[in-house]
Amino acid sequence: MNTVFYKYQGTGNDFVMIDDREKNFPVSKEFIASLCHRRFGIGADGLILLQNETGYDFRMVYFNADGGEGSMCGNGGRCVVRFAHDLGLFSEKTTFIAVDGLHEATVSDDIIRLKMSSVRDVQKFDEHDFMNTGSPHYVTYVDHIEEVDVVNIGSGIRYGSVYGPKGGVNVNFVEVKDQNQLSVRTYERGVEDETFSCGTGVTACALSAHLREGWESPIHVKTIGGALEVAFEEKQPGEFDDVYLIGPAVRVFEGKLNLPE
Ligand SMILES: N[C@@H](CCC[C@H](N)C(=O)O)C(=O)O
Repeated sequence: MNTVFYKYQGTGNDFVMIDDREKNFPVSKEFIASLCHRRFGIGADGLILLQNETGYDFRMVYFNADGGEGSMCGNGGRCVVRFAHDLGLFSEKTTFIAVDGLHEATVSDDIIRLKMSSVRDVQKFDEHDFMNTGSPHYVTYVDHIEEVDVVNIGSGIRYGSVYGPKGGVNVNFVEVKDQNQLSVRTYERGVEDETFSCGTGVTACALSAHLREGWESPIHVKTIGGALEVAFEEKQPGEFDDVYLIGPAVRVFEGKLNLPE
């Protein structure tokens, strides 16, 4: 059987997108990993199923490039909102369900404004911060971001004795560029490589910079794949609500896929 697939990217974080409202996509770790493979497949950092969900516009089901179901993906969330908009499921404002719960989003021209989960329990250490923004993130600061060996250092932390046994972590390297301006590079768990951008990672870095630098919302973040903005409110110290990830998400192409029998 054939099905149509779409490819979307949000600041260079790219996803195979499937309209699975009829729930007939054959979910298997091996099949999804083969579709995401950059030599033998379509090539992507992850795969997203858009499914029906009673009471909401849709459900987002996210898989990392290794084929395993992931925790929340911020850029994938922005891309699936663009996809739902392209399908005509809403016009300006949407609500949908993802693995971490309810999300709201708006579309204005090329910009998607995605409401992220509230953030609690930020752990501050001398050399890094740790927090869960829908996915777990390690945030560390560097002086010259372009010189960082993101893959080797990132995988060492992801599989290391502290975070490895707890399921691993995404690892973000941050350089402070100016007031309210960061540059970020991320090693992503489940892709097991550096990606061009990580939305939940960028969100974690902005909240970390607020706590360390005292900056107010919004914070601007440059990634390899483009620029994002993070807006938030801190009503109680260390408690972040109304957290928004803001930036572009676009359809790149579409094609036909042979589904396994
Ligand atoms: N690229 C994503 C993050 C995806 C989640 C992550 N790889 C994990 O499962 O830990 C983003 O934009 O947030």
